[in-house]
Amino acid sequence: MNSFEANFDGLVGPTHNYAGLSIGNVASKLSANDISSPKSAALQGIAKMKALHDMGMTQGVFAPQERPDILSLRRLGFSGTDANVLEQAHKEAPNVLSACFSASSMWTANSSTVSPSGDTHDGKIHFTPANLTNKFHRSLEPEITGNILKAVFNDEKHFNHHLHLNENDHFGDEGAANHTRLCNNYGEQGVEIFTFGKYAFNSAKPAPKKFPARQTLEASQAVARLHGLGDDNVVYVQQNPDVIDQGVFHNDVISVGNQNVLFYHEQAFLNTDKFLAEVQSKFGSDDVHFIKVSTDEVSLQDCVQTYLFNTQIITLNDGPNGKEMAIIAPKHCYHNPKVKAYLDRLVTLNTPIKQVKYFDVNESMKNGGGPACLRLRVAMTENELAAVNQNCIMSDALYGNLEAWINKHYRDQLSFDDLRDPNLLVESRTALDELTQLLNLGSVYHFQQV
Ligand SMILES: N=C(N)NCCC[C@H](NC(=O)CCC(=O)O)C(=O)O
Repeated sequence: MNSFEANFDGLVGPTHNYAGLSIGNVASKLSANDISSPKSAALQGIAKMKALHDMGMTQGVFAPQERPDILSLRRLGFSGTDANVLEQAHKEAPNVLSACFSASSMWTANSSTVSPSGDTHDGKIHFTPANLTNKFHRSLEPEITGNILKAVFNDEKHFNHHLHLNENDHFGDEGAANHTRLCNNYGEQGVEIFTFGKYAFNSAKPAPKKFPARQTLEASQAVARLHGLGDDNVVYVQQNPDVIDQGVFHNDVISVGNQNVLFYHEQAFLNTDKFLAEVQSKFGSDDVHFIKVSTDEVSLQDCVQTYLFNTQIITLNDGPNGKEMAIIAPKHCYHNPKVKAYLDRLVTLNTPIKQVKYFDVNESMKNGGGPACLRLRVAMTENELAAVNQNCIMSDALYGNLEAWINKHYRDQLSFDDLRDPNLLVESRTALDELTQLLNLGSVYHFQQV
């Protein structure tokens, strides 16, 4: 049966803003308090989705979270009408207010970890929402993420949904941003690579000193257990703590894999040789390409600024003449001479990567999210795809509907002071209510359940 990879991109929500909430994420801090454009951000996002659809890829749409998160603000002691809650929080706890408005769920690579049916004990696709405990604004996401996942992958015959891990730093889990999978064909058993930043229960082990390690080994192990993965198709590797301290807050900022290709920076991992040997042995064939970028070719700083590794590697063809892949890169890579020169050379080398396509996702990049952060990968078979909520699959018609929906509901600009405006809350709820009808999601948000 045919199998392929679908990408579910996070639709940018109507309250996208720059609040400087993510310590350890250089771009988020640099953009703090800049004026954002929710409309441009959402249009840039759907333009990328449409382009991948036009390239013949299966492209999905993942709805945003309900923001502002009024329930969290009330839980933290703000009271009265919704307008009172916003006004009080604006005056007394501006950081908490921004956090409860964050559109961070656009980065669906962090929404969950997905194991395809070829790897799991029961032959179903498994989903575990990420608890995102390391950042308050992101820790608000897992419950609604779970609701949306169940509304999109709504068939128990094919899909197995787990509760997010316990909400504690020991089990800090950032989802697919620290998880990649190598395989020959998407439908066959592959090797799942879990990258972690620290050991939760052993402080004698290496760990970053300046910035937080968001993903623990213990969290990764728990996800692998829940998904019923066998030891022979899992590899755990620690990310080099020094690169976390230089702004590489997720592994997908320093490495990316697809099928038989692992593209990584030489400083990405600890004990790289041992790691690659284990991947090679579990992959079970010599037809695997480890594409290493050295510091001389591209510095770590250039990687962090351009997101060279926060690119998507997609398979365009997989026929008798071998695999042909393309890199989906942010335009920042095009504008950096060293990175552009590297990519120009890469497509001439003896690897499956033959094309690079550049996209403008600047509104997302300014918060530290590149093309790969914006998408959740779900490898699946034709039968599994048929069981997915079809309203969430990109088509020319859905693109047109989403474009009209964004133009109708989204603001051109947003700054911190706009967050206290109760009209923004009403606009956001009106938009999301309409979206749930467009995507046939049912009542996934709290405001729809009262
Ligand atoms: N690499 C991956 N997969 N995802 C990128 C996530 C970016 C996100 N930025 C933010 O949440 C910034 C929000 C703000 O500052 O307003 C984060 O740090 O969690």
